[in-house]
Amino acid sequence: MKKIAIIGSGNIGLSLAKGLVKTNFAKAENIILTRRNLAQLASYASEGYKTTVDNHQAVAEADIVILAVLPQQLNAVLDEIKSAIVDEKHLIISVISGVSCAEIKSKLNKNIEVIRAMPNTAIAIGQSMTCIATDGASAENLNHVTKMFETVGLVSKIQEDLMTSATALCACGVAFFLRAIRAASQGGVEIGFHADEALKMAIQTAKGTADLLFINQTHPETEIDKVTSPKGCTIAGLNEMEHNGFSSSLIKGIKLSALKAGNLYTKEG
Ligand SMILES: NC(=O)C1=CN([C@@H]2O[C@H](COP(=O)(O)OP(=O)(O)OC[C@H]3O[C@@H](n4cnc5c(N)ncnc54)[C@H](OP(=O)(O)O)[C@@H]3O)[C@@H](O)[C@H]2O)C=CC1
Ligand SMILES: O=C(O)[C@@H]1CCC=N1
Repeated sequence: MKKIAIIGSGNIGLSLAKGLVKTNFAKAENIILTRRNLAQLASYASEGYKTTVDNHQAVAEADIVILAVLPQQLNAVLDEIKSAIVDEKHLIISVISGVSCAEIKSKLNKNIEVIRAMPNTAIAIGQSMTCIATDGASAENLNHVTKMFETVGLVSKIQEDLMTSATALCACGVAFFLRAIRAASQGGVEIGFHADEALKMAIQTAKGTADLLFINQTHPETEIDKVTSPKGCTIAGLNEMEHNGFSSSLIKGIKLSALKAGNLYTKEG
């Protein structure tokens, strides 16, 4: 079984590790987690993961290296691991927003294969929407990475220049939908439910709605037409939301996130 080093085990790195173990793609003992504040990984060490602050050693021991630090932390990490990377042995997967495969290869000064993946935090429960792109990795490596992310959700292969858009729509998207659920539950409290009931109702309504589209393979407007009775209360509420910029605000937010995602990394670090 291939050994995986996750360099930068924070929110997404740990979500990925959990997902891979939960779905039996990897065993905890074959995953090396790194971060500078090792104490934060104590519970993972007790579950069988290897944990270390030594990125160089982690890379030397691994076959697959997953880069999961913040864009502004990347250059220091690449300097640290550069000499441990062996062209023919290692496959690099980067989940870092806004950094191209070419930039990583150039900073490492190696002829190494780099595949970018943009998962979201639902990867921890095997429900990620992950976009994958590369600028010339072998079909074998691309298939391997696709299979790896397919064990923890859906995968779309996209052109690399769309990776920042994928970041906004799929990775940031989790926060956007969560805020929508939270807002719905707040509305529910105003109209008479206790907060916990309102949240439970909003969550199940959102889940059922997503499944309607997924299972029926229908367009959202087709399902909306089924809810909006003539002269009814749904269309009244929906139109009020639109008058206040509901769709427009989502679209504008996604555009701004995509713009920001493309500007998170500077070559200087
Ligand atoms: N969060 C998300 O939903 C998603 C994030 N991403 C991308 O993933 C990356 C990480 O994001 P996120 O998980 O949110 O951020 P976090 O800050 O939660 O994780 C980054 C981790 O990197 C560690 N780290 C920093 N410097 C080093 C170093 N030199 N060596 C080892 N570890 C280091 C930090 O821990 P310590 O300070 O202890 O070293 C921290 O735990 C970003 O580039 C982001 O764009 C992509 C998709 C989704
Ligand atoms: O907010 C961020 O920058 C990261 C990238 C996508 C999700 N979280």
